[in-house]
Amino acid sequence: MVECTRRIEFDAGHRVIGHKHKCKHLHGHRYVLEITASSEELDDLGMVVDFGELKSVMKEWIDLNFDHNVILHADDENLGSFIANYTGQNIYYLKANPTAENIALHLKIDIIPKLFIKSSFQIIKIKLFETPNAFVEVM
Ligand SMILES: Nc1nc2c(c(=O)[nH]1)N=C([C@H](O)[C@H](O)COP(=O)(O)OP(=O)(O)OP(=O)(O)O)CN2
Repeated sequence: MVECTRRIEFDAGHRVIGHKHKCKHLHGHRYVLEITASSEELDDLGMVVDFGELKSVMKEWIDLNFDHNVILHADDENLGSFIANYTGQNIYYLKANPTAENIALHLKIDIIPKLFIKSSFQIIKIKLFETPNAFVEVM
């Protein structure tokens, strides 16, 4: 088996409802997403998947939904509506708190399978850095 990983960066705001310290406040991160594909065999060019394809497919979705946006818990709709009314942006809501864990799980379970449905490779892992020092992995 061979693995192939592409790194994609984006900026987003969030807050963690119920957090006892500073993360309850609305704040932003330069998130770093690493998406890893694997396959038993390489294609005719000698690739698991072209790094460019991983980037373009994933980045198109990220740019439309997460980049320069705010990711909130669906329970945080009052805040989301206030921001949306003021800025006109389309707030991205999760069913759970927008922790790094929940954002990564949402991408791996709900989004990525649809984006790469016809592919010859599998997305086996994603790693999401919320800060340069803190990250989660979903296999
Ligand atoms: N398991 C998790 N813990 C925390 C999350 C999370 O998503 N999953 N999120 C936060 C906050 O959003 C916070 O912004 C990041 O945490 P922290 O490492 O405390 O951030 P710092 O700015 O202090 O990082 P430095 O590298 O020290 O500047 C909290 N916990």
